[in-house]
Amino acid sequence: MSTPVIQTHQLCKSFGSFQAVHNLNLTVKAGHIYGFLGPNGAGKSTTIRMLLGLIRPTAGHIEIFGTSLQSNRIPILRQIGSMVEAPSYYGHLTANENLQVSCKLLGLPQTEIDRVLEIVRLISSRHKLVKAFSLGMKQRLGIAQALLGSPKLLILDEPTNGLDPAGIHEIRALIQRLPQESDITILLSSHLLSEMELMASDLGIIHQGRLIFQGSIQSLRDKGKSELRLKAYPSEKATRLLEEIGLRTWLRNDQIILQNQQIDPASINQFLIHHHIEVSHLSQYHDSLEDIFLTLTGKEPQP
Ligand SMILES: Nc1ncnc2c1ncn2[C@@H]1O[C@H](COP(=O)(O)OP(=O)(O)OP(=O)(O)O)[C@@H](O)[C@H]1O
Repeated sequence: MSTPVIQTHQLCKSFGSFQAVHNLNLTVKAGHIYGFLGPNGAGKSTTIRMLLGLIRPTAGHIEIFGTSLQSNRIPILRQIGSMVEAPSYYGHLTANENLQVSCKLLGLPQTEIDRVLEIVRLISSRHKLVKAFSLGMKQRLGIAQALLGSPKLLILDEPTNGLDPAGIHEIRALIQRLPQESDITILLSSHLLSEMELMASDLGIIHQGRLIFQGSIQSLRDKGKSELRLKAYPSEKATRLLEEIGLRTWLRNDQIILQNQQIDPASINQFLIHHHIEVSHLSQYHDSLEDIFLTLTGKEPQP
C-alpha cells in the first residue's frame, strides 16, 4: 500500500484545560476525497489548522507526504493548497487581477492564472469584478487560488458553507473531478453527512474531539442495522417455524422482525407459504447513513 498523504499519530490539542482534539489517528490515502465530518464544535477546524501548521499540536505528530510536518514545514506546506475560512479578495479587482496578486506573492508565473481559472470554470468571468460574483463563484475563485502552484494536497474547510443548492452543486462537481483531472488528494470538512455522501470516497467522523469512525462510505453503511419485517398468520406458528430453521425472531407490535441476518425475503416468503402461513406484509429496512451517524454521535434517530 502506498504511503498515506496525511497520517496523524495520537494528535491532541488543548486550549487551556479544554481538550478540543483527543488522540486523533487520521489516514488520508493518495488520490482519495476524504470527508472530515462532525457536528459543530467537534474539532474539525482545530485539526485542519494543525495540519496546515497554523497552530501547534499539544501532543502527537503529523506526517504529510510521508514526512514529519514539524521538521519539514516549509517544503510540505508548499505542496498544500487550502481554503480554511471564507476566502478574502479585493472586491474592486477582477478575478484575474486577484490571482495576479496571489501569483506575485507566491512567486508563481502568471500562466498559472489561466490554468486554475479553467479548472474552476471561471475563465469566461475572469475580467468581472469580484464584488459582482455570486457566493458560489467566490468559493470557486477561492479554490482556484488554492490550486495555484499545482499542490498535491487540497484542504478545504466547509467549502459549501452558506451556498444555495446551485452553488453547492457547482462546488461538488468541481471537487469530484479534481482528483482525476489534477492528480490531487482532497480533505474537506463538513457537518453535513448528505453532502459528504455525494462527494467523499472515505470518511472520518469526529465527535467531541475523538475520531469515532474512519473508513469507506460502504463500511459505514455496513454498521447500520437491517431488518426483515413480516406480518404472518397465525403468527405464533410462523415464529416457531422460523426459529426451527435457526432464525432469531422478535415481535414488534404485530410484526415479526428478523434482524441483521443474511436472509433472502423471497425464500422466507416461499417457506412460510409452503407451511400454510398467510403472509400479508413483508418488507426490508436498512438504517440510512444519517441514522448511523446519529447513533454514532449519541443522538437517537427518529423512528
Ligand atoms: N482558540 C481557541 N480557544 C479556545 N477554544 C477553542 C479555540 N478554538 C477552538 N476552540 C474550541 O474547540 C472546540 C472545537 O472547535 P472547532 O472550531 O475545531 O470545531 P469544528 O468542528 O470546526 O466546528 P464548526 O463546524 O462549528 O466550525 C470548540 O468547543 C471550540 O469552542
